[in-house]
Amino acid sequence: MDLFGFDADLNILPYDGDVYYYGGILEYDFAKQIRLDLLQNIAWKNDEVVIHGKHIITDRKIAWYGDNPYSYTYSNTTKQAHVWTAELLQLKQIVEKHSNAVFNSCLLNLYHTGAEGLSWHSDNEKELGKNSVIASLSLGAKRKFSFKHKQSRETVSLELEEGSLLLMKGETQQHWLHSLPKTTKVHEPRINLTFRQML
Ligand SMILES: O=C(O)CCC(=O)C(=O)O
Ligand SMILES: [Fe+2]
Repeated sequence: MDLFGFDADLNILPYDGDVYYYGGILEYDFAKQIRLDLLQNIAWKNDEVVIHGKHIITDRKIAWYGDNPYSYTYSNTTKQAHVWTAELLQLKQIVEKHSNAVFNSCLLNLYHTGAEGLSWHSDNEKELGKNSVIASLSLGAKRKFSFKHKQSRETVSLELEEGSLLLMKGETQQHWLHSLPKTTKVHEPRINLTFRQML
């Protein structure tokens, strides 16, 4: 299924999870200014993962921020969070207002072009509470984002536009994978911020 219009009250997933797309929540000029600011001032680093014993450095860049210097483990590597910048705190406030939830950390991803993406995964690490809310804010290039059910393999896809907010709640991470497919059509960078609730 592909979704074109959006309705923030409508659950995008047909069963076993709750995902809501709010469309753009940031003013055009503000989104542009904050995107340039984040490109400059975030401590971007290529991600390092260990898969089947192999050490891999990704082209995509990431950074972790939070209330405290939390450590977080995935793909067999442990990362340390930086403490919030003023811009991130401002975005956190806006996102919290729209999502009616409180977040204590954020993972930022920087995809330089459509040649970079994120393969199928769910954010079900033990540091995240069971059924905790994840709020995903997108800046820059519009990209396709997909969900795939772990048993039925049914997929649901939508386009995430600049300044848009996507909420993943309930049992979503238990039953669905998500991915950001690579594409040859996009040549501009995209920044994604996933605000999270760490235990
Ligand atoms: O870039 C995105 O939209 C998704 C990021 C994501 O799924 C993650 O960081 O876990
Ligand atoms: Fe994710």
